[in-house]
Amino acid sequence: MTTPAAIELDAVSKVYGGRSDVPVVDTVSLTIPAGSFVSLLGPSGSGKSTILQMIGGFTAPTSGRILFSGEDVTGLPPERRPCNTIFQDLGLFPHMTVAGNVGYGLTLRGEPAARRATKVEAMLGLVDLAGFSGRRIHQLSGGQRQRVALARALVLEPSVLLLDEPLTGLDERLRQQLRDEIGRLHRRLGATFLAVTHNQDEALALSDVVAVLRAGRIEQIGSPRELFERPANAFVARFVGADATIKPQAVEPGAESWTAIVGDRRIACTPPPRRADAGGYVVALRPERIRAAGPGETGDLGPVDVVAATYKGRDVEVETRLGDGQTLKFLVPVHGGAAPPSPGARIDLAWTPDRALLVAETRAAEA
Ligand SMILES: Nc1ncnc2c1ncn2[C@@H]1O[C@H](COP(=O)(O)OP(=O)(O)OP(=O)(O)O)[C@@H](O)[C@H]1O
Repeated sequence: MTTPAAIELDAVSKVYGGRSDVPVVDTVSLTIPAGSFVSLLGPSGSGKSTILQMIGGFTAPTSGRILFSGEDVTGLPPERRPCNTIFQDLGLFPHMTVAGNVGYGLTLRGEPAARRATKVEAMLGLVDLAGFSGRRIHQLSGGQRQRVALARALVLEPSVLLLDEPLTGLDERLRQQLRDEIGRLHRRLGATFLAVTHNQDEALALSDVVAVLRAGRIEQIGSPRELFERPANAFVARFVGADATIKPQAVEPGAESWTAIVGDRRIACTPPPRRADAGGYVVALRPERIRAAGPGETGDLGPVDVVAATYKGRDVEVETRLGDGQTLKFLVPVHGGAAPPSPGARIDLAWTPDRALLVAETRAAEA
């Protein structure tokens, strides 16, 4: 049996007034299964928030349909959709107490006071804010506010929760903590979560499915693993961290493996998921999987000139120049045992796994 879709976008487009012919969301179709955690990932301005706003009912699509559990909700106002949205600014009432904020929607629904109090307490326990009910919002830290916003949305037991950049503006430690918490809440509640983010770590860690957006169009939809192992093109590869890219002089197709020719080296690559158009192909590698070949070892690529080595906290980023002038950067862990090569050195590069990813540079038809 297939799981019914919680949300479906059917060829949804959005053109904002005044920018007549440039859709910020361009014929997006997307199916979000009930109970899943889906993230919309993309750079600033790619249309992520606009999609969320259209699903929430805060802005109308210019064309296309939005369905909730098979029912067309395109024309319905937000309050008639079975979903709740947590906006970037959280929208908490600063002078109300935590309990007042969390119970607000229940009050509007006319829930009796005693039942409301029980539900609010239970929800505050769930987000680790038991004992905070009497506090005012301005007396809370950023992370605590975020959890109040989560509690306020979740206490209404929506079947769909929409999250717009839920972890933006928090420090790294709190981001991780809250990220884990959102993941736990999702598993515990069984509701459908749809989050918008420009942070790939966040999207990959939390989601069952990630849709990568560029300029209002979906570049690829897949599990984090699929995006990692089979990025559809160079944009997706770079966005999920395979951002050490090399433009080969030529490629030779093969059944199991393709060959990319760079200088006098032949690089074994996975076959590209999509055929390239005029943009050609790039070899995409993860900077942390590249290393300097040892003395006497012939690497996968080389020789290259080391032009800079920059300390980046956990790693040293080594910038190299290929014979044809292309730049390639890789990372050497500070505590990994091997010293990073010095500027001026001429080295070979090697990488794991043996085969590199070969991807089309630009959007192209399916292979
Ligand atoms: N109300 C509006 N009127 C006109 N243009 C808008 C409006 N809202 C957004 N846009 C434009 O639509 C495009 C997509 O914006 P959107 O906020 O959906 O992108 P995003 O991917 O969520 O970006 P960010 O990560 O910066 O929030 C941008 O070019 C933006 O300037």
